[in-house]
Amino acid sequence: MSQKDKKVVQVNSEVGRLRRLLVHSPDSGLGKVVPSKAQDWLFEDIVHLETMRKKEYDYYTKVLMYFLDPEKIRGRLHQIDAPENNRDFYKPEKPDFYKSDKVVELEWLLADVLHDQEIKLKLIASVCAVEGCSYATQNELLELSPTKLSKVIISGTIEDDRLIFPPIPNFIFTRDIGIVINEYVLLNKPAKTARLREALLAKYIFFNHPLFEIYRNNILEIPDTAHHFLLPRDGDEKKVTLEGGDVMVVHKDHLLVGISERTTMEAAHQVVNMLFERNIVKKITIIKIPRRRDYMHIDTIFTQVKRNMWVLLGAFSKKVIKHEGADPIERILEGKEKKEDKIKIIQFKKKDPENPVYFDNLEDLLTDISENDLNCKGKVKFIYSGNNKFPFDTREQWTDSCNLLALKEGVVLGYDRNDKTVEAFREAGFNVIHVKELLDQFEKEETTPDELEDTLILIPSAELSRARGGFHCMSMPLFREDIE
Ligand SMILES: NC(=[NH2+])NCCC[C@H](N)C(=O)O
Repeated sequence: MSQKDKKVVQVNSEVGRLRRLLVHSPDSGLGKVVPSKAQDWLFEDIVHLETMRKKEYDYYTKVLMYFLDPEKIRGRLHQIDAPENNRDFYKPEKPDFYKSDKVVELEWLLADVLHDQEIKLKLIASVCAVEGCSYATQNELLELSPTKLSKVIISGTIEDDRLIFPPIPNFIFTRDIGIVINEYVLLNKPAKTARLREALLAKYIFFNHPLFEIYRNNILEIPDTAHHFLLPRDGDEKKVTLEGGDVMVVHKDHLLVGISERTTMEAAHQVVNMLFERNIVKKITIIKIPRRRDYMHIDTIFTQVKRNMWVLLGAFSKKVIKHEGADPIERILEGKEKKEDKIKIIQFKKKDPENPVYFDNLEDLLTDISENDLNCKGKVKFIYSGNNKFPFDTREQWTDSCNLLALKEGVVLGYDRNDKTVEAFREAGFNVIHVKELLDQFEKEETTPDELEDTLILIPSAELSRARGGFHCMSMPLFREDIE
């Protein structure tokens, strides 16, 4: 790694040019999800792995590589994707794997960490404890090479397709394992059992991989306090769980934390205390959204596109909240707005925590961020899921129309299936391009990532969207350039 790349971790916005991120491409465990377990494992359906990889996720990898580590891919696409190469470029265990320290694959990092015998022993013991493995299985794992072991621990499958513990199919959603806040990494505490092993692996990687060596003192964990494990099982509200989809750094001094199906009030409280105490940010806004599967994290209802532009679900907009009530379906069924369907927004400042500020809808908060944190002068623009038309608004939110990943200001990745949302982007003057066509243009040197402006890049999504997350969820940014 060159001198200029020394700084590995720094994120102080949602839209600064992305230079480094953590990802995990769909492993064989996703192909082992059975219908009876799909819901427990947080998938809406079973997926076709080959299609998901070849026709969908591989495009994501290629576009990320073109933006973040182009030397490894430019002019080589034809060769990389030639059938005789068996997709080896995308497989962490193969010598031809893309091995990028910009588009960083978790399975690859885990294998690195497992070269240390002590860590290997500790991690095998922990995984076996979490998954309740037999002593014989534990011994079998000890025999594996680091690369094999990394693969087995992630997929849950040992050779001959033998399942030894459940897969962790949601590991592709790297957003939810931790979040970079300025030069700190906040590790998560998953709400769902199906995601516990992910958090364990993330902990071992951040505390042991040489890439993060100079940041060890900057890793933040939610403290272990006695009272949460003393609570009765159904004391859900007080449980301490936090997932990265609920945390957004919108400015170096300002953090958003969602309280949702996955992140509890108690965890948000601890984050506020910890970050204020250590002077990591000056302002934290808590956004409480309904506890529902379809809104599992705040990044499922809004994400940022540019300094002065956001995409969001209209159910939480000014107009709806003032005049109509939240969800149209519930309005029809019950004839009235349900109290818990409301969004609540409260903002704390470190210097004056006793006097929080309240916002009664999302647009007011997002406008405030654009104008006051990010100094935007012009009008703040909103793109609504499904172009704000029922039933497309809720349909497209369900397939992640609001969950976009900004590669740089104004250049975002989204699913190809959200037609009305795409239409809204076009109406707002955006260029909309399919990833295949864009990669062709890159290869022919007709355009470059630097030249792109105001563009929505569409990636195929028939299989990926069944996993219930978009590209914001499928990314854990490690480094973004400053936008100011
Ligand atoms: N940041 C996000 N919105 N992540 C989406 C995670 C989706 C995953 N299937 C789950 O239910 O946990």
